[in-house]
Amino acid sequence: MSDTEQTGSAGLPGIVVTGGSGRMGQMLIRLLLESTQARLVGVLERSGHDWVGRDIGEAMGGAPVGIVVSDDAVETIARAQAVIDFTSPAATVAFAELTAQARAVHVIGTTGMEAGDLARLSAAARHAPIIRAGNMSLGVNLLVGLTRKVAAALGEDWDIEVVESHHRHKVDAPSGTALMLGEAAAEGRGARLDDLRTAAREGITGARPEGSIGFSAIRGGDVVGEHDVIFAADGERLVLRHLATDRAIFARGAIRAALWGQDKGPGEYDMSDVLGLND
Ligand SMILES: NC(=O)C1=CN([C@@H]2O[C@H](COP(=O)(O)OP(=O)(O)OC[C@H]3O[C@@H](n4cnc5c(N)ncnc54)[C@H](O)[C@@H]3O)[C@@H](O)[C@H]2O)C=CC1
Ligand SMILES: O=C(O)C1=N[C@H](C(=O)O)C[C@H](O)C1
Repeated sequence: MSDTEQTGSAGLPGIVVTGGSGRMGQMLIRLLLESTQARLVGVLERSGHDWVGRDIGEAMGGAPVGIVVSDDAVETIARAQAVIDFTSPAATVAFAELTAQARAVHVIGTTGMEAGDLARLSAAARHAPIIRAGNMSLGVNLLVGLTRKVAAALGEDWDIEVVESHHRHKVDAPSGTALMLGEAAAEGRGARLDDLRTAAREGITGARPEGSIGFSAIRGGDVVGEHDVIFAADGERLVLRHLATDRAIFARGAIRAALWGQDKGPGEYDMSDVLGLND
């Protein structure tokens, strides 16, 4: 492979987008085709998808752009300096292993990961950087810090509930963002979310366990993503809220992460690292 192919003809970091026909995949492709900082060098879709073999520009309803959608992950990822991945947990784990072999940066937005998936990502991150966040927006990552601070400032007589709303197609609950916010609230209280988390309520649930953190999920229509962290005490309530109205906020964050990761060593990072919120 030539140097030009490795870095993209404009000398910009070459990015592969996985799940190219998806809601996030298409948003990323649009932004990358306009970007002056990064260059789209490949698009992956699952085998059998009818976009495989088609030019991505035409598949998205526009003019050809000279990039054909592929289901050959090994060959496509070999061209990348970074892979941006918003797909499914099973696909992301497989891409993590291939991206690490290619020593490229893997930016992961996929949510709904289980402990076994996370262990495989950690193994891949021993060879190349992985940047993963349940939400890539600036606003949510600031809200995470605020949630941690408010939870630390308020005593256990303040009940904490996380309420999220998403479009009808979302397959996982609670959302990745809701879990980030719940983890921040638990950290603020000096605890682990696994020890405080209350699963969905139904029937005779009994009174709310003191100090617990509850989650509720609404699914409907085309809601991009809305999150409330509710702190409720006797006589008053404090609500921290983030409303997403455009998926571009997630895609811009993911591209920023891919660029940030270019000079980073192997390891696991998140958006607070990318945005400098830990400094
Ligand atoms: N971290 C963040 O900021 C955000 C995370 N997400 C998460 O990203 C994920 C995707 O969300 P959407 O784009 O709304 O879903 P979607 O269902 O529209 O897109 C997923 C795409 O992945 C493709 N795919 C599945 N398996 C594949 C494989 N093996 N190889 C290649 N492509 C494959 C599907 O065919 C589909 O096109 C979800 O887990 C969602 O929660 C979504 C928005 C923001
Ligand atoms: O599936 C989505 O759409 C979104 N998923 C992420 C999550 O699970 O929190 C981020 C955003 O809320 C949109």
